[in-house]
Amino acid sequence: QPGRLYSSCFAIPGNASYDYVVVGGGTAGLAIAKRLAETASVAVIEAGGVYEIENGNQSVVPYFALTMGVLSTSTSYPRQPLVDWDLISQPVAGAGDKRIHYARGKTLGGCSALNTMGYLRGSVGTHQRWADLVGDDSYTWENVLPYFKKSATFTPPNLAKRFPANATVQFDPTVFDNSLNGPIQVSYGNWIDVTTTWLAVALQAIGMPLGSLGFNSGVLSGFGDWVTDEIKPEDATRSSSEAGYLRQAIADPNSAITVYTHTQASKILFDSNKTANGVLVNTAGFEYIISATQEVILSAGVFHSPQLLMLSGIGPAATLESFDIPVISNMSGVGQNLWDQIFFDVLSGVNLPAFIPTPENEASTLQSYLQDQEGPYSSAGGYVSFEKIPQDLRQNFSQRTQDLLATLPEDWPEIEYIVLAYPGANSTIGAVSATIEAPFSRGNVTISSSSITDPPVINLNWLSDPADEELLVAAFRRCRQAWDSPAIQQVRVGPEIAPGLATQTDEEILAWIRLNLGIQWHASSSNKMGVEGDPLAVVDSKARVFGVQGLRVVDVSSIPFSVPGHPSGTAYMLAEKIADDIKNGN
Ligand SMILES: Cc1cc2nc3c(=O)[nH]c(=O)nc-3n(C[C@H](O)[C@H](O)[C@H](O)COP(=O)(O)OP(=O)(O)OC[C@H]3O[C@@H](n4cnc5c(N)ncnc54)[C@H](O)[C@@H]3O)c2cc1C
Repeated sequence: QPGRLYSSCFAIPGNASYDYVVVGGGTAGLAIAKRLAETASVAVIEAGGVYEIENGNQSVVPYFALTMGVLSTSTSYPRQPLVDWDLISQPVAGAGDKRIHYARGKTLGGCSALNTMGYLRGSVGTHQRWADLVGDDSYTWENVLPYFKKSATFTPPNLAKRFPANATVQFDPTVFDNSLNGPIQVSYGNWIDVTTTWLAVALQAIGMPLGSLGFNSGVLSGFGDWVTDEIKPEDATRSSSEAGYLRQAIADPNSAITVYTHTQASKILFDSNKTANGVLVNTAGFEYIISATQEVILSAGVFHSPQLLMLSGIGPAATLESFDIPVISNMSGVGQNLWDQIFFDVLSGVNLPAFIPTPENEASTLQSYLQDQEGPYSSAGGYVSFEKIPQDLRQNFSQRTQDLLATLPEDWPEIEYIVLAYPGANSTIGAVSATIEAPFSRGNVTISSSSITDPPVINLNWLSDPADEELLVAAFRRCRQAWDSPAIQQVRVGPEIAPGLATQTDEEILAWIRLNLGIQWHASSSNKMGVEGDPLAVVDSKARVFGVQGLRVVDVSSIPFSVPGHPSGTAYMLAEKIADDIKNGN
């Protein structure tokens, strides 16, 4: 069957009408658009362009996912306005009043074009919690697994290319089904940093053995493994929603997808019955309307989806009225319930080589990447483990913290440990980092005006709940235990680099953590999915916005909590699932 010209799927600006209008051509947006366009006409409104053109090799080559300058959280980060939204948070009181540059993809593919490519799924218990919270059994592990399978194609590791000892990979191929031709390629990097193999052994030595299933089978806690990555194995380049879903749609002559690039939605439009029937958009100063005869699907991400709801009259009435925005639906939960998984690194020197691109090695590194799809450029890192904090450390937790942790499902890990290496001035620097997987602090997203040209106001509120302080201090002590493990003393050199051994008491550790907090860029849940009557709930279990018709929110903002692990796999699952709901008339 003949294909189509790539260009025939891109729109010329101007008023037009489609069955469905998807706002945001990001991770979830392109996935749901591709599926809906199999049977209906679909417009995708995306504020950015094509990252392969507008971000050079940075978003394409896996290695750069770890080194891209624009991913700095400092307010003096190197800007890349063609692919990043330039969002700066409000000062974070729990982190020394720092403002955080929170990278968000402004490009086809959205954050799937900037992220670190790790592909992991939540646990059986977290999906049961999701089903319970939204009163819908279609979210149990067993019922979402077909949608995870539909979104991804799995390629086992290429052991001939990964080499080092201690890099054994365990995985469970039965949780993928390649006959479905899932658009996201899930595979492994073809290079392993030798320091991470040693740090993996250290994590195993302190009680997180190598698991046998990987992180895609509904189990996460109590073990470690090499992570699966969103990498295309044939050329070792990034598999984003653009490279996967959009390109599949474009190659399908029957797909009725039309993409508006460099086009920003400024408002969702409603008829007199509060039914969404279009979107006001702007391309380079030219304003027009894209109408929807069926539904509008908001997929603008964790910060911009709540912003667009509020600018369109859906949100806390007091906020809307303060900016003279007519209230269509007074919903106190819009922009609330922001979860964020914060982390820190404990650093020490190691007597092992680290890769750093230099004029001397550039030619050979590039050659092995381009010719054989291997070497440092083919990899975006590697090894992680998850656990509940062990008894000897958790017995010091306050009763309140213990009670809060007891509300989590048995298999919901509390901490994720990630190991990495950096070239240092005197030796390679190894990092053992810890991320809270069940943060209890909640942030929020709001607006500062009635205009889309003003960015959303982001209050991260990290460490506003004391339980997070206790968890981070305990996780810090676990990172030190890993570094002190006899298993790695032969490669460790010099005293701890950061924070250094002067930092010992809980108070000293916490003070240091506050000033050195980082992000996994996993912010989530600012438009919580839930049941009607929950003051925080914004959408129901079919992602339909309460109080209006014809409008859904399908992105990480509508997931009811931060799924333990990493969210992009779940974003694809949700998009597949809601597309199916829509096609089935729900
Ligand atoms: C640096 C980084 C590293 C990460 N690492 C990982 C990882 O290793 N593994 C993992 O699973 N997750 C990771 N994440 C998180 C994960 O990528 C995101 O949670 C997920 O991709 C978000 O998907 P989304 O569909 O909710 O939003 P997005 O992918 O952000 O999509 C939203 C889209 O909407 C567009 N948009 C917004 N407003 C408008 C508007 N008004 N008009 C038109 N378009 C608009 C945006 O430009 C964007 O394309 C990382 C994220 C980042 C930034």
